[in-house]
Amino acid sequence: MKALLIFNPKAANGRAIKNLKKIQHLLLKKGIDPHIKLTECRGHGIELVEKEDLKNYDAVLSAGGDGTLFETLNGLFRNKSVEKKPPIGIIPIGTGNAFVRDMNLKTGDFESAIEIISNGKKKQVDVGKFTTGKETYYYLNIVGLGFVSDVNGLAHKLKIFGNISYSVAVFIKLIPLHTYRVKLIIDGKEIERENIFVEVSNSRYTSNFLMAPDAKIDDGYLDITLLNKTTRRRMIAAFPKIFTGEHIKLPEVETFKAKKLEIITEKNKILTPDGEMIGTSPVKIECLNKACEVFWR
Ligand SMILES: Nc1ncnc2c1ncn2[C@@H]1O[C@H](COP(=O)(O)OP(=O)(O)OP(=O)(O)O)[C@@H](O)[C@H]1O
Repeated sequence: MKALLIFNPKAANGRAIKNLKKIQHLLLKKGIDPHIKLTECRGHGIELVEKEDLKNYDAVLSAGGDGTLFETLNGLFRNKSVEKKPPIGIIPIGTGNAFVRDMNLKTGDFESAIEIISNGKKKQVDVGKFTTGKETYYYLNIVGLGFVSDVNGLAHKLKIFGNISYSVAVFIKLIPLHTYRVKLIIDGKEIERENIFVEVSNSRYTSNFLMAPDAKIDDGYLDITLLNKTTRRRMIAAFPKIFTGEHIKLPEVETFKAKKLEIITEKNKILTPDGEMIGTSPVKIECLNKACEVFWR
């Protein structure tokens, strides 16, 4: 198998590059010939995949975190060289790697990831599509705004702590807890809330939090989780529940399934698709059912 390999050397706070030789060796051993492209800056992964002639490859591999996967996916959707997109193989060597948790893969376990790719089993998965201003992007994991964006922004600066950076960021960001008015149009039905965060999940995890326990990667729906106005004290007490998915039973949490939605906030709020900081509300989001093929366990 000939594969284009998008490799983020700076993933996992710069630790990813140490695995490059081992990954290359293992791929070759499994009969996968990788054409390696190292990303040089933010957004470079999109450009690399977009410009490549994909007729030359049987697969596109993403080595890094969820951000690298997001860039690989967006490059694939922009690429016009083939009619049918090649499957994506994910080598999780980032910090959180939330998306691969849906296939029981953990951050850093590149041996199992390469085994999965070489086994050749694939799954057609849903893709979230969102439009912010004049830009359209695609995502596999999540897009959110409000408290989840504030936490994500801070967690990026704390990545030296690895996977717990998101939990540390939650407690720091609780100090100036903000609420805002939000209007959501969910499959045509309008609701308004005094809100803390909106998360629109395609897969179940946000970092290592089980944000959307009922999300299914191929059901044609996105899972919306709203945390509405509550107190700091209740958020601290409820925090452990987000690791088990029990938070969705709390009275201040609401969940919805949607094929299409629109989020309008009184002030523009930063979006965090797959942990990246791109665009602001208002945003239109839709689920593209089984729009992409991923090597799956
Ligand atoms: N050479 C580079 N220098 C600096 N940043 C880069 C480089 N290559 C890619 N990036 C950016 O690094 C960011 C983080 O990458 P990625 O998400 O893959 O790893 P991570 O943050 O460690 O993992 P996760 O998102 O799963 O927690 C992305 O925004 C990506 O665009």
